[in-house]
Amino acid sequence: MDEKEKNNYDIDTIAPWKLHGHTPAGRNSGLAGAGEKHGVEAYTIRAETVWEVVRASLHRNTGRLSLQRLAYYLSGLAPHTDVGSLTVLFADKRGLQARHPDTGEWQYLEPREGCAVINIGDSLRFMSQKNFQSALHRVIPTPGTTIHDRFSCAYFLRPELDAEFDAEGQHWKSIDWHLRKYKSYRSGQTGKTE
Ligand SMILES: O=C(O)CCC(=O)C(=O)O
Ligand SMILES: [Fe+2]
Repeated sequence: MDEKEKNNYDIDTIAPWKLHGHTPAGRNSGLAGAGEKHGVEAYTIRAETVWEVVRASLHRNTGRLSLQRLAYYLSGLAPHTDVGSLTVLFADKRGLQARHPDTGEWQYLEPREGCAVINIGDSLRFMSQKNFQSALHRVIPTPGTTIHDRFSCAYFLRPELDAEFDAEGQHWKSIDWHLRKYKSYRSGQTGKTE
């Protein structure tokens, strides 16, 4: 982009509050040198917009559909693998356990402030020819405690409804796989597929 075009996106003029736009070099004070006013040249964009662009650029099989769910726990959550492609999970308290694939042992995942747990779901597992594995996990109170005040915020990415993959020797449309899996959640099965 040449300077004239960049000026069309000037952060001081295109929108209020300087939430997005181009800041030309030299507008803010910076280190000067060789007779020039070197500031920082920047383009500012709202973080939400970046997330939308990232999501839109993902392959339709990975994550064009997204859902956000805020959960409050009355008791626990039965062992399961997530059904979509990727889950980004924030939780404030202990309770989430994953089963170690080799030893079969359940282990607590310690919540860490400012960090999310990233879970691979079945859809991504199948689409990666099982190079990525979806971990079996559950939510269970630590002994001697309840989890009535545990909140979690999960952001689920999943393929488009009509994206296709193979699982269990069959060809599936993503939505059919999801519906089948929801049935297994209701009936208390893990829905874990070998
Ligand atoms: O709340 C949690 O820590 C886990 C939730 C979960 O596994 C899920 O919603 O699929
Ligand atoms: Fe889950």
